[in-house]
Amino acid sequence: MDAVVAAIRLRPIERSEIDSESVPAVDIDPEKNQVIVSRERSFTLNNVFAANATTDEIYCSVVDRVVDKVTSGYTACVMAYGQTGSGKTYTMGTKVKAPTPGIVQKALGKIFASTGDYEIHVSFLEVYKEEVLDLLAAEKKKMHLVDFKPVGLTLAKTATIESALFEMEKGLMNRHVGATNANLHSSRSHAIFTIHFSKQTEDGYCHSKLYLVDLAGSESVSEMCGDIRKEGVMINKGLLQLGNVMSALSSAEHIPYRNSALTTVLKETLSPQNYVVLLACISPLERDLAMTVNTLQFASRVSSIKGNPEAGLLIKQRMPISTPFKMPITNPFKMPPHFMKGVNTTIATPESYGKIKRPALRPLNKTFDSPRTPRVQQKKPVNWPTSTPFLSGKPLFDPTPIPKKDVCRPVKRRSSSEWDNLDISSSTVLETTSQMKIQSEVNQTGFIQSAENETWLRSLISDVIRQELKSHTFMSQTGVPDGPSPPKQLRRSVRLSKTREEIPSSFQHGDNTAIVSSPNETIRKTGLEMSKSQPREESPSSFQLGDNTAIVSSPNETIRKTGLEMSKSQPVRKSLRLSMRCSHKSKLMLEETIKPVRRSIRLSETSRPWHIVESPCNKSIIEKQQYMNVSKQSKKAARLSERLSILPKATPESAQSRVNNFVLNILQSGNIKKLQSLPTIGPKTATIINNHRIVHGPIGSFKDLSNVRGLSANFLKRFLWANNIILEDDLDDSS
Ligand SMILES: Nc1ncnc2c1ncn2[C@@H]1O[C@H](COP(=O)(O)OP(=O)(O)OP(=O)(O)O)[C@@H](O)[C@H]1O
Repeated sequence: MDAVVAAIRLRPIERSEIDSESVPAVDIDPEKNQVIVSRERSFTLNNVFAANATTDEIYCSVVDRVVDKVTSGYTACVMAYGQTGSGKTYTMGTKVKAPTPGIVQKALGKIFASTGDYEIHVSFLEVYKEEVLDLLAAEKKKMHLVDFKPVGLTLAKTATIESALFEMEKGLMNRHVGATNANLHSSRSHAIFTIHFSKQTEDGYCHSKLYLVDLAGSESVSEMCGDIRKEGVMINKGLLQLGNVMSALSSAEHIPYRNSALTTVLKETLSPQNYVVLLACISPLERDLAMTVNTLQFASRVSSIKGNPEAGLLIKQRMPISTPFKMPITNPFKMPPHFMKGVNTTIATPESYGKIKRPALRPLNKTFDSPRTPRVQQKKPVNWPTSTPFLSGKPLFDPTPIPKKDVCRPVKRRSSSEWDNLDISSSTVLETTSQMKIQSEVNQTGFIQSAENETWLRSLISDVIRQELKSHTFMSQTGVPDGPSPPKQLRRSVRLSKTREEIPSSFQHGDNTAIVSSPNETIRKTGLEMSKSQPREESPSSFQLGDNTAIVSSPNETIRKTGLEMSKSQPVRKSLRLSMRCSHKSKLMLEETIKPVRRSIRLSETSRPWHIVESPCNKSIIEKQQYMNVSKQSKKAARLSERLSILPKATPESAQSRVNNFVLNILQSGNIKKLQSLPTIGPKTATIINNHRIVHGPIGSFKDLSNVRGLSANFLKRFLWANNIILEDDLDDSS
């Protein structure tokens, strides 16, 4: 006996369908076990049942032997699969007050007729919108899945077929049912009715299960809307994952049970160690052809799965199933014992878990918290050097870690007046290496070192640094000296750009001093002139001290003034610092107001040579952006025209062939909705074309439309005319 069996059941055409325009398109050849679709394509399976076959026949042929196996200790699953309205519920009998007995009724009849010494419990759950709901619980609630099993599932103990059927009917009342286009009483959830067998053996309890599954119908959601559509999407998702699990079972890959609630719940039964019967229900109508072919393909895939249930234990040793059933039934109202007799018991619920006394937890690792074990040896303190060759008496780094709060403390903003009073001359800013550097630079200028000069120099530097700091904290953020405090929530990028502002570049001392200019301008002052066609880094730095001192110029230029000549290549900041040192009066005035410029723009400008006077560098930001946009657009336009020039010039022939290809493409690969976008194609024609493509393959040319069954004789002519199609032959003739 095969462990995995797939059977096809064709639904008969209903009376209401005979009158409608629907055409039957599926035939069964019982002798060859073949399903013939649209008289063209055939599927051969082991078990094929025609429209006149009864449920009893199907039960006896494929289900009965599986029920026998379950009563002997195996787990099995019988599930009905197919599109909506194809007869799944009818076949399974999972309908309230089913007119004819289905597989469930027949299986229960067989089980209770046999004289097995096992206890029987039934459970009933549904998977609705990817949620697992207990249909037998007094209150319908979502169940959690732990280890692929729903926690707190109600198990109803049943001793007779009547009580079992009563439980099923009770659950069916709670099942989600709705009306769809195809079925007025469509099942909107996957229903899983499970019969649990438990038997006491010498070694303990063992149990097996029979899963009877009425799947929700696969459906096309494109024509649905609202809640029905959402349900349809979830139903299709579950079915898709079921298909993936079945494919994985046949190809021995990793089985993706966890991808949907349906496959998670069925994990226990959908394995090669168990018996599986798939009852694939199909509709006879032509309009359902696409779904019918899908179902037949799925059934063929399932029938190819090779199971091996003999390898499993005949009677599986599990945790005794009776344990939860023997739990004391609470009787809070002190009911007489005979009232409590028929009360169903359930498996321990999460609430009852909480009452179980757990053993006190002990630490697993003794060495961790035990007072007897020594603590982890502390690291030896680092012996920091007390002196260095450079700074005697002071360690190079302070070994004591800096407290965090000091690091995080926000820097206090100083007011303008505070900056004026700040004594930077005694600050440590000028200490150490930078001081040495400055000293060497000063030496190069021929500056005479004396105590007086040094005091003067310090005061001068402190003034300049103060100005610089002040300008950086106030001017760079507000753009106005001593203006209101800067807005707090500046964008970081803007703030960054401003802190790296162009250094105030022109200083005036009295009438005859011009110091360091910005890269964008030409300075003319007291006979000192600099032309600036150089990159920003090579900022010229010119200084005039009194009548006879001009110091530091950029490498590319030479400044001659009163016989003093120097050539240096320095960055802007450095040149500024030098200028500060060389001016001999204390107060420096800022001539140039710093404009806040976006960093990105400034960066882009750095690569431009300064001599481009008309470049956007000298314009306002808006002008710059306009300039850049225009240049971008013109570049884009140039590129586009270049590309277009390569293209061949449009001719009526090429335009016509483009239209032809466009329409043909939709005919070949467009879905039903897309097909309907073409003139003369309505829902019915679209379905006919779609079904034709499923059965006969893609449409090669427009002329193939005349071979599509179900389309009128002059359809091709109308279609071509309405879609402005001129066939190539006709084009040739006309030319
Ligand atoms: N073999 C059959 N013989 C007679 N009537 C049938 C048969 N199969 C289905 N029907 C009828 O077809 C209709 C739809 O069947 P059913 O409700 O079982 O479809 P379904 O596949 O379960 O649909 P859904 O997935 O929407 O629940 C019902 O009215 C049912 O009585």
